[in-house]
Amino acid sequence: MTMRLCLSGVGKTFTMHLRGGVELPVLRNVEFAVSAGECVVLTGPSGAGKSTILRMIYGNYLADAGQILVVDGDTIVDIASAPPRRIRDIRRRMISYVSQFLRAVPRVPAIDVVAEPLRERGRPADEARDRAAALLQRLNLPERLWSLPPATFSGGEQQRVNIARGLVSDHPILILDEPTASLDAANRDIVAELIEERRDSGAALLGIFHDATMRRRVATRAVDVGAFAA
Ligand SMILES: Nc1ncnc2c1ncn2[C@@H]1O[C@H](COP(=O)(O)OP(=O)(O)OP(=O)(O)O)[C@@H](O)[C@H]1O
Repeated sequence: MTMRLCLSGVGKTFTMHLRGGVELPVLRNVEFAVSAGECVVLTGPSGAGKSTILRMIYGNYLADAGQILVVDGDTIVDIASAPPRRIRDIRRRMISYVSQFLRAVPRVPAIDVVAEPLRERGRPADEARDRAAALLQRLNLPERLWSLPPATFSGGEQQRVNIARGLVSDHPILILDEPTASLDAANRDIVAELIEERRDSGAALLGIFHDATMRRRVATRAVDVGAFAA
């Protein structure tokens, strides 16, 4: 199995600058790896630091100890110490991140929100839109919504746009932060199917799924974040 992602000795303490610099230790010595074809799920109690781990991998939060290695062919990049330009490059080429909520740019139609990651990777506009349309179709987003900006969509509709955006490109690493929280059972089932397809075609997946059925279906292994409590 090809290793894609490897965390070792990772720690995170939040400093509350607006509370007189109070320190909130959350994680210490986080150790695990994710290989191609795996779907590793993070488990553990609320507040354990599951989302924090995903955000550190994507470079939204800075790890204050350890290494977060992303294996990019023959090159290995440490996200915990890479300069912002390198992190942006790794994101564009290597990592797709589906957050809990869609952060849509105002006035951009849903189909273009979904197609954007492909455009960023240099794919032609037509191809990007075709792939976006195919995914939105599969996720049952009514076609009349495709040309509208998602800002006024329902929670579940926005979440499906968000998932489509995360799955449209074939990035080797896919990070999922509760992607199905506001979906009904039928749509959850479709998302599970899409995730399984990505996993089985060799992507390395790491996610948080509060829904136990979903977890059982997609996970190849679980990592208990409670074991890394600071
Ligand atoms: N930006 C931040 N500033 C300060 N504290 C933060 C910040 N982000 C997270 N925390 C704290 O870190 C801890 C871990 O939060 P995190 O969201 O990673 O937990 P989680 O395991 O994903 O929880 P849940 O299952 O409830 O979503 C919490 O106590 C949270 O308050």
